[in-house]
Amino acid sequence: MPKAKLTDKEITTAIAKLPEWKVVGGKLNRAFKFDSFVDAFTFMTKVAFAADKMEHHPEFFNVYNRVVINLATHDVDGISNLDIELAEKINAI
Ligand SMILES: C[C@H](O)[C@H](O)[C@H]1CNC2=NC(N)=NC(=O)C2=N1
Repeated sequence: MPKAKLTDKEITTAIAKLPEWKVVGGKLNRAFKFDSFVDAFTFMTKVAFAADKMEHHPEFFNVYNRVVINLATHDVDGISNLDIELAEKINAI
């Protein structure tokens, strides 16, 4: 799928269906907390495989049982349809 930079209005519309996600520093952001480091890392591994299949890759920040994910598209210098698609896939994991 081609990458298209979303307008602020399009982001607002898309985010309405992804209430766990917000825009922080121009990126889609969500924080997760798990019971253990292994649970957190298992989740990150699942996200990594889903992302690689899309050829669209997240930013991960992990400390012990916490994971923060930021999604942006460097090719368009903003948030694209692929970030929305990946956020939906992450929500399903
Ligand atoms: C060539 C390759 O498909 C591109 O560089 C992809 C890889 N993964 C990517 N991931 C993200 N998050 N943004 C991109 O612009 C991007 N580009």
